[in-house]
Amino acid sequence: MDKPLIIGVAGGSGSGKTTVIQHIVQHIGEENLSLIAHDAYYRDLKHLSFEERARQNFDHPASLETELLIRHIKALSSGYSIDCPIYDFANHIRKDVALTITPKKIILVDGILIFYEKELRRLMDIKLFVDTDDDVRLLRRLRRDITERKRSIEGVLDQYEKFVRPMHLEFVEPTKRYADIIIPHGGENQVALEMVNALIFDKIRD
Ligand SMILES: Nc1ncnc2c1ncn2[C@@H]1O[C@H](COP(=O)(O)OP(=O)(O)O)[C@@H](O)[C@H]1O
Ligand SMILES: O=c1ccn([C@@H]2O[C@H](COP(=O)(O)O)[C@@H](O)[C@H]2O)c(=O)[nH]1
Repeated sequence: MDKPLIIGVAGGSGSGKTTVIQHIVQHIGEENLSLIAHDAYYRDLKHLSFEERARQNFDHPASLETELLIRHIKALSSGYSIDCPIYDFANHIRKDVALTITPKKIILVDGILIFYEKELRRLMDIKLFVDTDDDVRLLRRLRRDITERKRSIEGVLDQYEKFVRPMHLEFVEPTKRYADIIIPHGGENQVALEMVNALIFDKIRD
């Protein structure tokens, strides 16, 4: 098999990365894609109590095991399957089981901090940054974290003020300059999504 095309989708929390990826999956086909989320590589905090885990800064680059993600992308690129960790956002721990991901024509990686480390960035052939206003991202995150990640309104707002916003300004937003394409308004930007899908389709056509 030829070396896969590696695409990175970055952007702040709640910007619409997952939504953009769903569009790419629909258009390009799941059978052509190895999907990996940097989120799955949060360091395992089982040694801490739940209360201590909930107080951690999950928006700092050090909270993620990026070195393992890099090894996994290199393995997939070389034609090997990987055992991707599965992360439990409600309890802030890594599950005991893993998800086997097989090599495909395209590796699609997403996460708030995937452009932060040079070694990871340099593996990517196409870098997309989903750019959505901060107030919209906060509203989306509030809804999502309460329904899907079992958080309280106060918990989401405290975490946003203490960690999410300052880390976004320090570590996430500055990586926008590494993007090849910046997608304003995320998942609702049909024009940008059609352009991205056409570009990917063109690159994998043989
Ligand atoms: N264009 C949109 N309009 C309304 N809600 C959206 C839109 N894009 C995303 N969302 C919602 O916002 C939340 C965060 O979007 P998501 O794609 O998961 O962002 P990210 O992966 O960047 O954190 C999800 O609940 C999603 O359904
Ligand atoms: O245990 C955890 C781990 C991460 N988070 C938050 O998740 C977001 C990143 O996920 P998105 O899907 O891009 O929103 C990050 O901002 C962390 O704060 C968490 O709350 N708990």
